[in-house]
Amino acid sequence: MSGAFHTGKYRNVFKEMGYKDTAIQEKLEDAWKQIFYGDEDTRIYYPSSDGGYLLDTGNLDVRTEGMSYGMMIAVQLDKKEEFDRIWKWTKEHMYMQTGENAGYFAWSCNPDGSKQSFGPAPDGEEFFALALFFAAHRWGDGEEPFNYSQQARDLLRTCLHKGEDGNGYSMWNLDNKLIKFVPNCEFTDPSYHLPHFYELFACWAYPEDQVFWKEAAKASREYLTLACHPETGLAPEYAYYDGKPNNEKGYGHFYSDSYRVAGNIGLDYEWFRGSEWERQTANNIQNFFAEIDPEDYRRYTIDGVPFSEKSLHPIGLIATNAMASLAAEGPNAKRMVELFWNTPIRKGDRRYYDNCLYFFSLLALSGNFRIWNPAE
Ligand SMILES: O[C@@H]1[C@@H](O)[C@H](O[C@@H]2CO[C@@H](O[C@@H]3CO[C@@H](O)[C@H](O)[C@H]3O)[C@H](O)[C@H]2O)OC[C@H]1O
Repeated sequence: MSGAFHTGKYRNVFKEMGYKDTAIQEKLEDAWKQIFYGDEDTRIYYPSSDGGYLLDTGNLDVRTEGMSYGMMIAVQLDKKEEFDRIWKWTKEHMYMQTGENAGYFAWSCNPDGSKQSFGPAPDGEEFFALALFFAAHRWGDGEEPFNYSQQARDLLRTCLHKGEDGNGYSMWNLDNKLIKFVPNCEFTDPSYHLPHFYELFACWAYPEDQVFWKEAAKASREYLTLACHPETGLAPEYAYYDGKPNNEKGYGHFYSDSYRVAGNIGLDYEWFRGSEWERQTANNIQNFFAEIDPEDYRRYTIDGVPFSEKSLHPIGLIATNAMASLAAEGPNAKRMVELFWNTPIRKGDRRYYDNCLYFFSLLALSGNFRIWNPAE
């Protein structure tokens, strides 16, 4: 792989901690069975005549976030049927052919396929692109829309070049190289910053876009050092380009979106040894939560002051804090993994977001969240 240092190693943190191979495998298989094919209290995946979708069970809609997460989980586990079903549904119903956002995907649809919004959410696009590259490398390209690598390259081209003809906006700010919250705004969401993805886009995007992606990886790593609080490590949901929380609409605190930052830091450290700052920040986040009973997780200011409001997704938070152990080395690294290991998947209405994060953490901590290179 050119242009990026890749560790090439995938730690099995569960195994390092003494859990048996068979128990780890069972946990993975059980998560797949329950989350994709379980009963109405656990499943979030629904095959349909036009493919298959993941339902945000809390909001009763289908989000590009969930669809792209489902594809990433499926490709990691070699589940081509589910991957193809989700991608087919996505292309058929979520893709926008016209308007200011043509070439992007509608971030929220109804389960019947009708669009709830005609705007995209860039975290979906970046996950789609990497999941598609991995699919191309694992299974080979097929007929459209399963010509995965071309779909990924075209999508990334749209993300950067949209608006050059005067219609619409790019998903990244082309000057500072930071991902936007939505294309037509100039602030960001720290949990959207995935430098470890951009390193790979720098290898596999169209040649004219590769330098941008390399610079974006650097910019996002630097950005996260501004957005995460220096002592707690906590990031707000939305933030300005200088890293300061954007609380214009109440999203300037540590809450649902923010949880992903810890997991992202863990995976960047695992894949690319992003930076020593990542190690320190993973330690800081884990130290902060080590003092708090998971039953009492809340919304926090990024300097750690709790609100009365409880966390909406405590299991997701347990999962991402554990995933940070790929980078952390402090006294709480094992404790967070142990807590996660002993936490069952979430049941009930709000299970979608928690269980997506749960699945990512399970993959990452068992050495199964891998870079799939060409011809592997
Ligand atoms: O205003 C929308 C904006 O809301 C949208 O963002 C997507 C939805 O929110 C994010 O994740 C949610 C975290 O909280 C959980 O309770 C939800 O179930 C999750 O979906 C998600 O990352 C975003 O893609 O983006 C488009 C904007 O117009």
